[in-house]
Amino acid sequence: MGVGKSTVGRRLARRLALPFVDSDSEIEDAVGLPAGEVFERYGEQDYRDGERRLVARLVDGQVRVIATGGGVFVDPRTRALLNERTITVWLDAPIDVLAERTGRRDTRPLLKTPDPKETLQRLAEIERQAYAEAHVHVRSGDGAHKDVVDAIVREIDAHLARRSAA
Ligand SMILES: Nc1ncnc2c1ncn2[C@@H]1O[C@H](COP(=O)(O)OP(=O)(O)O)[C@@H](O)[C@H]1O
Ligand SMILES: O=C(O)C1=C[C@@H](OP(=O)(O)O)[C@@H](O)[C@H](O)C1
Ligand SMILES: [Mg+2]
Repeated sequence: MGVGKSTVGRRLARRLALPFVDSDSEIEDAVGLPAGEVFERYGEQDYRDGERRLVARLVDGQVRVIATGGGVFVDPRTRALLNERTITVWLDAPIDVLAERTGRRDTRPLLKTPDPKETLQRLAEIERQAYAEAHVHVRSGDGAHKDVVDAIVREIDAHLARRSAA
């Protein structure tokens, strides 16, 4: 959360002249409520089930950039599907950066805790192993959105070169 999937993803799509989809926005449009409210009202398990069905629809062969919500790739079945059908990018940033960025808005239900930074740290430790299964790993920090887009494009190119050499 706060690493830049939604905002960097949108810019990446623009750079690659591809359509862009954000999983949280899709859920908002489908349910007619802000994603955070859907999460709180229906609970995490139902939210994950919805995300899994959504991702299954999105990997239909049309080339696009998909920004997932932070928990999507942690679900084993969704992760397997994404790794089979897409190029997956793990965007990673130091906890301090995530805490500062997510602290600007209170839209993320999982961070409505007494110590959101500690929560981010704990989630990162639990989820890291799943994220590490992504095809490429891009570290983002204090740099601008554009720098992150550049790094993603470079890493995807390198991934495709490795894949075609294999
Ligand atoms: N590289 C970056 N540089 C500066 N601000 C960023 C960067 N990436 C994201 N942000 C800001 O951090 C906040 C959270 O970004 P967002 O794209 O919503 O993250 P995510 O979808 O991963 O939760 C937004 O205000 C966004 O503009
Ligand atoms: O990590 C998570 O489980 C979540 C991340 C959020 O998306 P962002 O990562 O885009 O903030 C959103 O899907 C929901 O609040 C749950
Ligand atoms: Mg997002």
